[in-house]
Amino acid sequence: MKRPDAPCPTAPADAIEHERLENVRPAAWRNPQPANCYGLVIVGGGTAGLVAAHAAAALGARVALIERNLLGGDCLNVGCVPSKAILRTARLYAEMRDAGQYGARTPADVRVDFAAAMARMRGIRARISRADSVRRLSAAGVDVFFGQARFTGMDALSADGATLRFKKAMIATGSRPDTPSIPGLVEAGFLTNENVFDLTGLPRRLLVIGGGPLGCELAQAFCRFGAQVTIAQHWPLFLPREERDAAQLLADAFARDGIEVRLNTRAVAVRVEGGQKFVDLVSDDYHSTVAVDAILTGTGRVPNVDDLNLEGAGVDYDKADGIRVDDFLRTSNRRIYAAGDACLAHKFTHTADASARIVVRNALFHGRQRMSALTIPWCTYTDPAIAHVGLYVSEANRRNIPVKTFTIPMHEVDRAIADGEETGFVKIHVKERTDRILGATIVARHAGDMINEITLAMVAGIGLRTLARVIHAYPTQGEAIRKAADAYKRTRLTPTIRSLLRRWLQW
Ligand SMILES: Cc1cc2nc3c(=O)[nH]c(=O)nc-3n(C[C@H](O)[C@H](O)[C@H](O)COP(=O)(O)OP(=O)(O)OC[C@H]3O[C@@H](n4cnc5c(N)ncnc54)[C@H](O)[C@@H]3O)c2cc1C
Ligand SMILES: NC(=O)c1ccc[n+]([C@@H]2O[C@H](COP(=O)([O-])OP(=O)(O)OC[C@H]3O[C@@H](n4cnc5c(N)ncnc54)[C@H](O)[C@@H]3O)[C@@H](O)[C@H]2O)c1
Repeated sequence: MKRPDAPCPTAPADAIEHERLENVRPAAWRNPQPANCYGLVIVGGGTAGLVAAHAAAALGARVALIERNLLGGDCLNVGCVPSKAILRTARLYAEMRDAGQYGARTPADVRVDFAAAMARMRGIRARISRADSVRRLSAAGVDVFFGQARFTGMDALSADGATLRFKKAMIATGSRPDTPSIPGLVEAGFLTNENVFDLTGLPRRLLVIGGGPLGCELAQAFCRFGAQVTIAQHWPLFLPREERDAAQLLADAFARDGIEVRLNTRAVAVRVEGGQKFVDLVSDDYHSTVAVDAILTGTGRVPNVDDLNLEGAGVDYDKADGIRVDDFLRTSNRRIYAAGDACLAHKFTHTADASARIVVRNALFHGRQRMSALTIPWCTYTDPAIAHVGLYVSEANRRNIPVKTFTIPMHEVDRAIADGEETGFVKIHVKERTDRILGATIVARHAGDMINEITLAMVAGIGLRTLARVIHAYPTQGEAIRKAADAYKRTRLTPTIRSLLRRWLQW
């Protein structure tokens, strides 16, 4: 898909949108005169590009950043920020409808104001855009160029007619939505993360194709806004990477919300008749057709490696996997590094951020920081949310690592009971006969916050024995982690120790 050099259209063009665009692509911006040679030129002004630019400039490097569209990239403009903002409003509607469960009365007339929810989202996005603004970058001493970047050799790039020479460069061009090859889909028109946040009216019936994090989060949000949502996922469970019981809890939650769940299902054809979109679905031998007003695809990402003349710069890449990098994030051209979605399998904002920091150290200071040394958590912000860090049991089994798992259901955690948020569990895997944490999965309303404690423990080499000694404020849902650690401690009570203790206490 050819990308425009001009910023994507956004709707509606109101004062709030104007504020965001003035931050991330000011209308009156003029590209500066390039320096003779930059210490670091960064291609792409998403999370990875911005983090690297600020870090390198703060350390005193001469830095240029080239962005063809909007600073802030996917996360700010069409990803994390707008999705999390609308998820919050959607949750509020779900809670209003379930008010009876909280000892409150459901308001007589819960009418969803979708336009207001989207306006709130745009306000939040505009506010957060200040942190990603061209003003901040310039104030930090970064030369910002808007335009499509293209390598013109092993140590030079062009953008908007200017040539930028570099000692080191970083490719942080991100990724774009994959378009599934379903006959009739393109002709019928469909939504992706690039235009769904421009909606001002709620589609009455929505088909979501793809049950990864994007499809799951947005299917639940649109359902809670009152759309009749069907979600088709071609694996037997949502979030196929996650533990089966976690994914099953999510499927159950979707069914409770009223989402029509179609697992093991592929969309095979789309046609438009009488203004409606008819989508043929196939699940094993079962064929069916759904009639909808809109289709949203969330079927994965394609790295942005086109139109960069990577061949001319001697940078190896793969159209599906992106820029090829080694563990130090170096490409096949020793002057050029890559970070973020353009080169990583884990496509998250926090990995874009962490990889950009590694590039700054390795490229500018001959550092030897390895990407493989990072411990990377992630979270899908459905309700309940599903977070994970480290090894899955299946991975540990494949690697012949013996595992012992400690599981605490959220319905045994006082705060979760008080909050009416009992769905889920904390599951911590340790290496058998040790307290060394190998990984964890948390399914809970606040799983994304809770997983950080496990990640900290893993990075710092803190085992379950120590976590059992950490006082957790009562009542918090995070206590589930201490309970799992207590369960570990109880396994240390061997029959001999037990009988010694009994004798001591009877004395
Ligand atoms: C709907 C959605 C929700 C998400 N939610 C989360 C979440 O909750 N948590 C999370 O961690 N992650 C989330 N993500 C993933 C996250 O948005 C990405 O992993 C992150 O934005 C990647 O950052 P990046 O800097 O690598 O790339 P991007 O943000 O894609 O930035 C790349 C930039 O490079 C520019 N560019 C590309 N080619 C060129 C070129 N030739 N010349 C100049 N500029 C160029 C692009 O215009 C873009 O601005 C979500 C993604 C989506 C789609
Ligand atoms: N909370 C978060 O961190 C968050 C939220 C949203 C998106 N993201 C990121 O954005 C990226 C995109 O997410 P995504 O969910 O689009 O990608 P994904 O690859 O994670 O999931 C896509 C899913 O769609 C399914 N699928 C593919 N083609 C299909 C078809 N024709 N019919 C039915 N199902 C099909 C796949 O089986 C897969 O489960 C990911 O890299 C993700 O990390 C992250």
